[in-house]
Amino acid sequence: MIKINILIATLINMATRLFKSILTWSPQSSVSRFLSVINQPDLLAIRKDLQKFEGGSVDLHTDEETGIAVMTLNNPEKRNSLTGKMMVDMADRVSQLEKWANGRGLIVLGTGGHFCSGGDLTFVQKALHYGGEMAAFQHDTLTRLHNLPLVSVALLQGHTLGGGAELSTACDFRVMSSTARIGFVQIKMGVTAGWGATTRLVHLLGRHKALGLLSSAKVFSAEEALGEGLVDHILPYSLAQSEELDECKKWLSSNYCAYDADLIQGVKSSVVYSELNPDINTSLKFEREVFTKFWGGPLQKAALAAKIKHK
Ligand SMILES: CCC(=O)SCCNC(=O)CCNC(=O)[C@H](O)C(C)(C)COP(=O)(O)OP(=O)(O)OC[C@H]1O[C@@H](n2cnc3c(N)ncnc32)[C@H](O)[C@@H]1OP(=O)(O)O
Repeated sequence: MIKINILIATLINMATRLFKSILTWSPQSSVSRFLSVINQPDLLAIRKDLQKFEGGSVDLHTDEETGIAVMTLNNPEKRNSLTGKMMVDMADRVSQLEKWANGRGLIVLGTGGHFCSGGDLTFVQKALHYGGEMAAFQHDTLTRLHNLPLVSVALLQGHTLGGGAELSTACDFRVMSSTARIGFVQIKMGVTAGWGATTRLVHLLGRHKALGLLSSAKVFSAEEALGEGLVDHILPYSLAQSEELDECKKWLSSNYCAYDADLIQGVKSSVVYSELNPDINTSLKFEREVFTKFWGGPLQKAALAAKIKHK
């Protein structure tokens, strides 16, 4: 009987997903109402300029079966530092992820054993007149990344410096190789954080720790970063670097992506909406909207039928 209930629930769930695109509510469309901080014509013009600073790529692989996507920074000769072209690539990959109906999670990592050493200094040298535009573009992309209805993890291997450290704060969680290092070294390079890290660090760790990280330029070991609350998990020392992505996928899947994609997207969108909306009544209204989509639905019925014990 329980098996039949689960089968019926699964079929109804599949049908619901099929019609999801024509339903009026979707987590991303509801949250994106808050994201039009920077106007689109400006972003299009900046994108054209950034595109001219070539080198590297940002690639995306989505796995429909697990619901886990992997976004890879690809500029290993320069420790995956970001060129203008890579910034545009990343914006496009985030747009792809915003439309991914079956997604649960996202892992961001770099190729060649390093996460990201910040802005590509060759690009930075040529774009010294262009800071405001570049920051606006990165703010748009990394805010959209931060607010994706997926649980996101930055897998920090090797060095994560400057803009790379900023990128890591746009993910929900940070998993670190035992030998990796992370530092907000911008101040040492004569600038302040410009890709959103100040704002996100204050939310994440509070003003005291944010100020410490950003004003010291200290480069932290994995243990130190864990102590600061900057990272959430350190991978076992015994793992080869090539095994770390699989281990990170396991960590993400078993901890935060074990349930139905719609539920995970509902949870993440509610959290983002609440963070963005200071008015408690509006935030509670959104929570109710999400909640009532699931209440009495096939997932809840299947869970009730299974007589689950939470021991
Ligand atoms: C937007 C604001 C910001 O992001 S401020 C932060 C800017 N980033 C930096 O200042 C990083 C400077 N680089 C470093 O500290 C080191 O290269 C790090 C990342 C620690 C890696 O050291 P290590 O593993 O010994 O390699 P290496 O120094 O030999 O570097 C290998 C090649 O990569 C290059 N590289 C590295 N980082 C960048 C970067 N951000 N932009 C451009 N190129 C970079 C190095 O120059 C080196 O190139 P080459 O082999 O000498 O041709």
